[in-house]
Amino acid sequence: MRANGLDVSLGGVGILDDVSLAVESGELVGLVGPNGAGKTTLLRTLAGYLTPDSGTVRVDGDDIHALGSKAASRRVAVVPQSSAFSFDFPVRDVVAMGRHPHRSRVRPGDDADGAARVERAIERCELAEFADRPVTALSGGERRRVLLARALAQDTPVTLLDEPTAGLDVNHQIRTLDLVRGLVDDGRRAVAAIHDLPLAARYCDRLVVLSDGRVHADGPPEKVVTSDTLRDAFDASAAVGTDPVTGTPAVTALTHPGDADAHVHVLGSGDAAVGLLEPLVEAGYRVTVGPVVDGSMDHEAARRLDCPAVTTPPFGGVEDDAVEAAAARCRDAETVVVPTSAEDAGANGRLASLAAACVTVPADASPTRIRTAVADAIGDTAAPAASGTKSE
Ligand SMILES: Nc1ncnc2c1ncn2[C@@H]1O[C@H](COP(=O)(O)OP(=O)(O)OP(=O)(O)O)[C@@H](O)[C@H]1O
Repeated sequence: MRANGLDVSLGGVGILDDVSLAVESGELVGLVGPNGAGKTTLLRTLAGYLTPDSGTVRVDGDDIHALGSKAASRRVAVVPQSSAFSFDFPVRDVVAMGRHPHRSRVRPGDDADGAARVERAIERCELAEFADRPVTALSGGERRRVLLARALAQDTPVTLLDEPTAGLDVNHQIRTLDLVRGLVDDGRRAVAAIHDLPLAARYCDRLVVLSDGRVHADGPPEKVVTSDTLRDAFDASAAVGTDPVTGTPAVTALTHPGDADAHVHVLGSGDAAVGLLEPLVEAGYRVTVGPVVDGSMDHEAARRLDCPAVTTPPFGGVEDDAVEAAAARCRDAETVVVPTSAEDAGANGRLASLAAACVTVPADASPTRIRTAVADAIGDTAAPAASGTKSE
C-alpha cells in the first residue's frame, strides 16, 4: 500500500497535509500521535472512505478511490474505533458480513469456503462461546473482538485498525496485537492507530508519528520514540528508556516538567536514591546519580530517566575509580542530595562535603518535599551568606 501526498479537508478545514506512507508486505505500521492529529482521518482515507483533495492511495497498483466499494473491500479491511452496534444480529452473522465483498449475486458459489473462514475468525478471536448471542449483548471489549473477527473473515491483503486495543483488558490487548502480528507475519500488511506508545513500539515494525495533520517522524520504534519526538509532536515531557523484559522503548510521562537548570547529584544507590530521581528530573534539574552497581535496577532506572550514572562493578565494594567519578560529580553539582539511608555510609559523608551544598532527604519524602528541599539548598548557595550544608 502506498499513499502519496495526501491532502484531506473536512468541513472546509484542512486536516491532512501532504501525508505519504508506504506499507510493505509483512509489515505492521503503528500510527501514533496526539488527539486530533488526523489518525482516524488518515485511516479512513487509506480505506477509500474519504476522498483526498489531492494525492493517491494505491493497493497492489490500483488507486483505491477508483475501485468500486466491493473491490476496495476485497483489498482493505477496517477495524473501526467505535464498536457501537445499532442492530442486534448474532455475533456469527456480524462476522459473516466480512465475507460480503467476496459474494457474488450472479455466482453464489464463489465464496465456497466463506463459512469456514467465518468460523476460523470466530475461533481466533475467542468468540466461540458468544457466536449465537446478539452482538448488542456483549461487553465493549468483546464487541471490539467481533469487529476484529469481521476484518479477519474479510481476508484482505491490507488491514487498517483504529485503536484496536482501546477498552481491552491487558490480556486481550496482547492477544489482539499477537493476532495482528500473526497476520502480517503471514505476509499481509497492517496499519494500526495505537495510543499506547510502549505497546505500539513493542509490536510494530515501524511507527509513523502524525502531528497536526503532517508526518512528524517515520521509522523503527527505537528511532522514533524519543523524548525529543514526544516533546515536539505530543508537547509532552517524558523519559524514554528500554523495557528490561521486551527490550523495546519504555516511556515514563513526567507530570511536572520544570525549568530548574541546576546540576543535582543524587549520592547513593538503592530504592531510596531511585525514588529521588523522577521528582528532580520532572523539576528540570540535570540529575546524575551514583555510585550504583553496573546493570542493577537502580542503574536501569537512571537510564530510563536519562540520568548519567557513576557505576561500580557488582561484588567487591565500590571501586576507587567510581569514588573518584562520584567526587567529580559532587564537585560539579550545585547541590548533592543524600537519601537518609545513605547518609552514614562512610564515603558518602566525605563525598557530600565536596559539594557546594548538600541536602539530606528522607526516603519516603513526597515529590514536592524533595523538590522544595533541593530548591532551598540551591537557593542558599546562590545567596551571599550561603552556609553550604543543610539538612531537612
Ligand atoms: N467532519 C469533520 N468536520 C470537521 N473537522 C473534523 C471532522 N472530523 C474530524 N475533524 C477534525 O479533524 C481533526 C483530526 O481528527 P481525527 O479523528 O482524524 O484525529 P485522531 O488523530 O484520530 O484523534 P484521536 O486520537 O483523538 O482519535 C480533529 O481536529 C477533528 O476535530
